[in-house]
Order: sequence, then C-alpha cells, then structure tokens
Amino acid sequence: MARNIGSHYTAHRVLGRGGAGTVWLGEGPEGPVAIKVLREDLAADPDLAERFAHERHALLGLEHPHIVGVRELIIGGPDGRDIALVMDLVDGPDLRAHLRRERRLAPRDAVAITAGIASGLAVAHAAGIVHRDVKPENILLDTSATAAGPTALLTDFGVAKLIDEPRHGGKGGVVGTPDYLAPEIVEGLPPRAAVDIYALVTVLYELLAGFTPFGGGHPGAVLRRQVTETAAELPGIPRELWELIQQCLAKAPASRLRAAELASRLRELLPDLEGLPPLDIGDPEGHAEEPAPREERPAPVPAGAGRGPRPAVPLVRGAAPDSERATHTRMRVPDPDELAGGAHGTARSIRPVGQPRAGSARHGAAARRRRRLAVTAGVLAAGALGGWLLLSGGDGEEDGGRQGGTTGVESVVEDAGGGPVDGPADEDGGAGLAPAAP
Ligand SMILES: Nc1ncnc2c1ncn2[C@@H]1O[C@H](COP(=O)(O)OP(=O)(O)OP(=O)(O)O)[C@@H](O)[C@H]1O
Repeated sequence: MARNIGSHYTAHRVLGRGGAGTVWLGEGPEGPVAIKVLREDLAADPDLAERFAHERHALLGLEHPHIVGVRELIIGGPDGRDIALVMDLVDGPDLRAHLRRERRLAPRDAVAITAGIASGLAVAHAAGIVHRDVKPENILLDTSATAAGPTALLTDFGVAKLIDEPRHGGKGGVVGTPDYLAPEIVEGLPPRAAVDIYALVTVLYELLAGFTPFGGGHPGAVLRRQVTETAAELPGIPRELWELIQQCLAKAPASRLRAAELASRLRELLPDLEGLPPLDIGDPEGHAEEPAPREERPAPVPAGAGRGPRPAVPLVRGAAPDSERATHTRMRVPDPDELAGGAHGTARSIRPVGQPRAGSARHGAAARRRRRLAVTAGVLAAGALGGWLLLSGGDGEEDGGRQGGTTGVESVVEDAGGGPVDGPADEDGGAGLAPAAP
C-alpha cells in the first residue's frame, strides 16, 4: 500500500528490510527513488531526530560514483514521527545476495568491487565521515551500468553512527556486525576511519573465500577471534593480494592502509588477476565446533538463505519473519581478563579442496587431542562472551521490546571516551586515522 513520505515522496512497495528500518521503492519529483524509513522506535527518539537534522549537510553532501547518493532527509512525516532517507535507486542486488548465488567470486571481481568501495570510503573519510557498518548487505550492485560489470555502491552512510551516538546519561553503544567489527571496537576504543578498512577487507576476504576470517559459531566467540586471532591464509591466493589483506586486517589500526591507498593498490593488482577462477578451497574448519550455549543459539537461518557454510551468523533472537538478515549486535566491551580468557587457539584452518580434513584418521590422535582442547577453550570463552551479551540485556532487551522483533540482538558498548565517537576521519592522519605503516 502506498504511503506518503514528507510532502514530495510516495513509497510504493517494500524493497527490503534491515536492522534500522525498511527500504521502499518510491517516487519523487525527480522520478523513482529508494526511501529508507527508520524503525518507529528509532524515529520516536527525539535525540535521534536531532542528530539526523544535525548531520543533514554531511549526509546530503557525500557524492561519489561508489556511494549511494542521499537526496533528501525527511524528519516528520504525516504523524510527525518518520525519519526517512531518500536515496538514489540502485538497480541490482546487494552484495550479500550476489555472494549467496555465487558462493565465491573470481579474484578480479572481488578486488574490483573492493577497490571501488575503498575509493568511496576515501572521499567519506576525507570529509570526516566514518561508515562504521561496512558489510555485504550495505554494498549494492548496480547492474544497469556498463559492460565492464556491475558498479558497487556503498549505502547506509552515517546511519550506524547516528543510531549509535551516546545517549543522555553518558551511555553509548556500538551498532555493528561481529564478523566485520575491528578489534579496537571490541576493545572499546572509539571507531575511527581504520575500522572501515578492516571491515571492507573482511568483505574482500569473504568474497574470495565464501566465509569471513573470524566468523562462525557464537557471536561472543567471533568477537574474541577479532581480537586474538590471525586470519588463515587462503590457499592459492596471489601473494601480493594476500599481503594487502593481511596488512588491512592488522589488529593495530595504525598498521592498516588508508582508503585511498587501498583503492589504488587494489587497482594495480587487477591486470594480474584477470582470468583467474574463484579460489578452489574447502570449508573452514574449527569454528563450527564452537557451539553456542543452548539458550543463546542464533535463530535458524531461513531455508534457502544460503548454501554451504555461512559463518556470518545473524545475531537474531525473535527476528521478524520477513527479516532474514538482521545482523546488528549491541555489545558491552569485554575487560582485558575476559578477553585473555578466550585467547586459546581456536584458529581455523582452511584446506585446499581434495586435501584430507584435519582431525581425520590420517591426522592421528595427537591432532584430535589438540583440537579437543582448543574446542573446550573456545566453548568456555564463547560462554563468557555470551554472558556479556546477556549482561547487556538491560539495554538490549529494552531495545528488543521496542523493536517489535525487527532486528537482531543489539549491543551496548560503554563509550570509552564518553564523547562523540567518530572524530575526525581525514586522510591526514588526524585523530580519525593514524598514518599507515610503510
Ligand atoms: N538505494 C537503494 N536502492 C535499491 N535497493 C536498496 C537501496 N537501499 C537498500 N536497498 C535494498 O533494501 C534492502 C534493505 O536495505 P537496508 O539498508 O535496510 O538493509 P541492511 O543493510 O541489512 O540494513 P541495516 O544495515 O540497517 O541492518 C537491501 O536488501 C537492499 O537490497
């Protein structure tokens, strides 16, 4: 059923739903548009409306071929309670849907998509804007474009940050998706531009591998791996590409490349990647053996939502039936002891196709013993982190109730600085982004 959004736009039908709201196919004075209407409970928060109004200029001003343009920001609506972002309509699927179909992308395609998004991030970072929720769901593929293949565009700029700003009373939160969360966020540091680099290169890894480097199992275990583990090398990956990925997945934000350099380094690799098939690798081992505690198991993924292992587990309890993909979490920052408690070898290994599984009879009893120990440690640590999520239930459940089940378990992170969490994000190595390592 059509509904009016502001005085100039009409929303015709739902294109999709995410954690923060519903995206509609709409119509405005300039033709078809996409309109993201924020969840009612979010829109009802007067602070949030004020923050959106405050950021209006920055959101509307962000223009780049790899960023979905925001044309209008509507605060009010017929009942005075809508917050809606009117965006350019992108003709094509999001990258999550594309990846579900393809399972793994050819290195050239994965790198081309990542390079485009990195160039968009460079412009945003230079304008002081950190995205903070880079993930395949927020990358849209415009298939109407050229013969050279679809154009990747990053959407949802600023939404995570605006929803996440500290509320009155000094309590802030980080809204994010565990598989893509940079370790410094898990450790409670304010998110700077380098978190986008970490998340984007996590996406690149996922496009190549079919799974994220630290995903799988309980959300708490994913967070612990972000801080303590090193990404497993993908068999058959070109050396220079792997070195770039490693650098951008560095635990220390200052060691990661800046967005502009990442974009140009990736583009330099493109000619050598031409014609390479998707990597021929097996499924990851190890993380699937870290079961969630019974009461904290993620909601089942709907039939057909993915094939094969998809370790970027949606953190959904009581998700709305039409929401397959609510992936946000709201977390409390673990203290150092808690983190240290989980730092025992549960790193996964990745085997080339055809190679026997580690832990098979051919690998012998010693390997099995090692794995049992690792799994036990993983389960214990996952339990501890699960406890944090439960402990944060004060806010999380309150939110969950207001959401009417439309989103995932949200997390609360005490804002370490107690102040604004984005800070300058420029490419000059200000507070927003430390200089890249040589
Ligand atoms: N500008 C757009 N043009 C066309 N389709 C869009 C546009 N923006 C979003 N969509 C579609 O709407 C769906 C929901 O988008 P939304 O941004 O709410 O999802 P999400 O990224 O999972 O949400 P969130 O980040 O809030 O959890 C997506 O599947 C996407 O395909």
